[in-house]
Amino acid sequence: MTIAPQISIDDDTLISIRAARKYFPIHEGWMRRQVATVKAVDDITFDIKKGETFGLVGESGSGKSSIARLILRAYDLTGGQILFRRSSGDVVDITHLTDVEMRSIRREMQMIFQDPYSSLNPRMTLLELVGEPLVIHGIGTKGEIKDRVAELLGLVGLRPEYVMRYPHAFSGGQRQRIGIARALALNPSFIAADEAVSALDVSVAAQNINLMQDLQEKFGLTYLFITHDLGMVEHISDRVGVMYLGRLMEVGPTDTMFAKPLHPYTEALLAAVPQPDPRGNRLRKRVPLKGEIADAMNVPAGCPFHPRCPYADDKCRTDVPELRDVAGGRKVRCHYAEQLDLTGVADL
Ligand SMILES: Nc1ncnc2c1ncn2[C@@H]1O[C@H](COP(=O)(O)OP(=O)(O)OP(=O)(O)O)[C@@H](O)[C@H]1O
Repeated sequence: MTIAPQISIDDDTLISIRAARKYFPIHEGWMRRQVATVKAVDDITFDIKKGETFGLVGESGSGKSSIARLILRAYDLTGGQILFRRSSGDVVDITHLTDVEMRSIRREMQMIFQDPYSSLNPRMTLLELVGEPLVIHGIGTKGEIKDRVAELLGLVGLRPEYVMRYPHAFSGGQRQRIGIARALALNPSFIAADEAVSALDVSVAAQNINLMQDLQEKFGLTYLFITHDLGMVEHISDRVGVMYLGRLMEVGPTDTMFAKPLHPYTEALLAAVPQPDPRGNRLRKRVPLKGEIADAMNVPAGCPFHPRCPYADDKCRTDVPELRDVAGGRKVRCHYAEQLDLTGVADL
């Protein structure tokens, strides 16, 4: 295993993703000839800080889930590097670790999945579901696992006496909590939540978000929240990354980004966030983002967003903008970020 003291990451950083790429070859025909490449993640660089909630947003297919899978090494990287600070404090380059080498690191990184209905095996009891990570890692006797599962259920607000029940006996919100309990079993430092609450009613989703925030405080957890829901991101994230066609278009603190986006794509996404009207809880008319997201196999030349951008000029059609530093701990991938006076309420 590569312990990499020579690789420096900031003291407050838990995960550093550096120029990460994930390309999928697309094959066709009986000879399975490669006919195209999907650049699901293309030259992505950002850090996730210890104890923060990092929100990753962008339209469907922009590469959000692929990033989470790269961090958890469910996918191998096509290029780039991912560094992880272990609970011991050691910084590990996980980019090329084998499955065996990743095993002990995976205890510290967990994932909560989108659909609480399909992500739990219906034939397993809560004891088996929540205790499975402990069994897989050979931690504890039968009795100790049972006690730990009861404790975990208590942590997520489920009654410990439910241990012998099956998932079908629980509501969607409760099933999500079972998934959270399972994710907590090995005392991780990092949890990636991929659209974790999108399948739930608004009030149930809010309860589970609050629970996750309480657990974050209690255990010093770091979250990567992947979602389409910018309202939720604004509520829970310390920082946000905006993805488009495999590229990171903007990264920065949530409050400043929402108050003043730097990238036209961020502005367009924000304009589509429903706002309460002055009389109470009705929603403001949504301003749709014009045009379709481009085909991931045929990413436009220049800035990938240029065909949909109202501010694009010739330079945007030919030159790929770099992700560059901007004041206030922000980064943006737009040639004209400083000149554009964006507000987040534009009608594109
Ligand atoms: N295993 C795979 N093989 C081929 N292409 C893939 C694979 N996984 C993802 N892709 C493609 O990579 C791109 C990014 O997909 P990804 O699921 O990461 O996006 P996403 O932003 O998470 O989307 P969603 O919000 O719909 O979950 C898409 O074009 C997708 O079709």
